[in-house]
Amino acid sequence: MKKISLLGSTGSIGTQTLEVIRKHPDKFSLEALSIGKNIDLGLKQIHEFKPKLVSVQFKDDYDKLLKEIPKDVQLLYGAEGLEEVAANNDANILVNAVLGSVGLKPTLSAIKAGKTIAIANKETLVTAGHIVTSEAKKYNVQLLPIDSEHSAIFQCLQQENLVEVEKLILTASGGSFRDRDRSELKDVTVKDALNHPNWSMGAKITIDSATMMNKGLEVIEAFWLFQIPYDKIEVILHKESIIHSMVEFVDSSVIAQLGTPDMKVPIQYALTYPNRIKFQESNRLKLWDVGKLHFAKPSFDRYRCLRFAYDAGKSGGTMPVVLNAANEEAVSLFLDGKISFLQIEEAIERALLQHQNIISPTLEVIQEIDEETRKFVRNVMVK
Ligand SMILES: NC(=O)C1=CN([C@@H]2O[C@H](COP(=O)(O)OP(=O)(O)OC[C@H]3O[C@@H](n4cnc5c(N)ncnc54)[C@H](OP(=O)(O)O)[C@@H]3O)[C@@H](O)[C@H]2O)C=CC1
Ligand SMILES: CC(=O)[C@@H](O)[C@H](O)COP(=O)(O)O
Ligand SMILES: [Mn+2]
Repeated sequence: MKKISLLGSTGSIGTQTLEVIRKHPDKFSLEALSIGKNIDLGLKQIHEFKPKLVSVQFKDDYDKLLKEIPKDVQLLYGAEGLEEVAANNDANILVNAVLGSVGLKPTLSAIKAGKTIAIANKETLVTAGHIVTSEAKKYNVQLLPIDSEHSAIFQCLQQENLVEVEKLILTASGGSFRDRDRSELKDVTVKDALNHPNWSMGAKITIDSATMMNKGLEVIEAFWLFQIPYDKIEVILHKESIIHSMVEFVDSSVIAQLGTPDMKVPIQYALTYPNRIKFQESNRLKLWDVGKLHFAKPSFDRYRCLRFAYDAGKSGGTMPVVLNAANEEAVSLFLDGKISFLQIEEAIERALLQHQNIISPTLEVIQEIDEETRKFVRNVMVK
């Protein structure tokens, strides 16, 4: 029996993780979960899965929920609550499906507590990949990718030797505006941007797909997870999202992982690794129905965020912290209708240009720069 704690149970990855757990009550139990603001859904989850420990984002919701949950459920809130759910309970695996760099400290606490980390929360690795990977090594803890591309690469690399890898090839759908050129992006709406062609995901990552920042963050995520230089990490446009990613080896062979776009597959793989169990859904890949697969080289001029991410990743230090924090803040402003779509990349570029890089930042420095960058973006972008 795998005992799971889940950060971000009310989100897209969180609810799909619960679907996987629900289908296999003999294999998984849910020890602890964290909710953000969606208390109504969180309450239903508490009644269904009966976790021993729950955390909510805000004190007000804590006060409300305290009256409605069974007495034997321990309830916490805020940053401390997230860390307790991540680390301080009987779970042996943490699924980190919370959104944004708020996931960093709980991940580090879970590593110190010796939990296996199934990680969807890419912002954590982008922001502090050097700390997360070195702590995981120190505490002999495994980091299992949930992000579909990284799960694909991880699967392609089973039984393989990293020194024989020529390059990692991350596939990118191109996002909601892939058929438009830059001149057609000026007045796009939030509703248009949230219309991803292949995946149903949370709002922030859907916007990241449209700017291609998602792929940029994934390049940095791949750098840390697979410890491979940036010039060996390539991005290819593949509009069907059927090939989830590929690995080219030194002998020129390419191994790919394919499937219908369904995040429950990589979630289940991370939860059952190193084994596989039957996937209880009917939507299996039928390549004759798909017919054709398409590929193209992405342009760094069309997708400027992809260039920013490669540059920030290669510079290292606090540049990826700034990249991520500026992006989180700018996407949030866009979703709130305060800036336009193209101003997302403007905000990120301005934040990166004004920053003096700090090499090998500590956790404290990372948190300081993260906060400073968010303030900078709010100040310069919202008059
Ligand atoms: N969705 C997908 O298919 C994929 C997602 N990912 C990554 O997984 C992570 C989660 O994405 P996704 O599920 O789409 O996001 P969602 O926005 O759907 O869910 C985010 C979850 O985090 C909670 N949350 C948000 N902010 C806070 C906070 N400050 N404190 C505590 N809890 C918080 C939300 O709570 P509430 O809703 O209750 O407010 C929710 O449970 C991201 O890092 C994303 O990049 C990676 C690959 C695919
Ligand atoms: C499902 C998943 O892993 C997302 O990160 C997905 O890859 C987004 O699609 P694109 O970034 O390729 O548009
Ligand atoms: Mn992905």
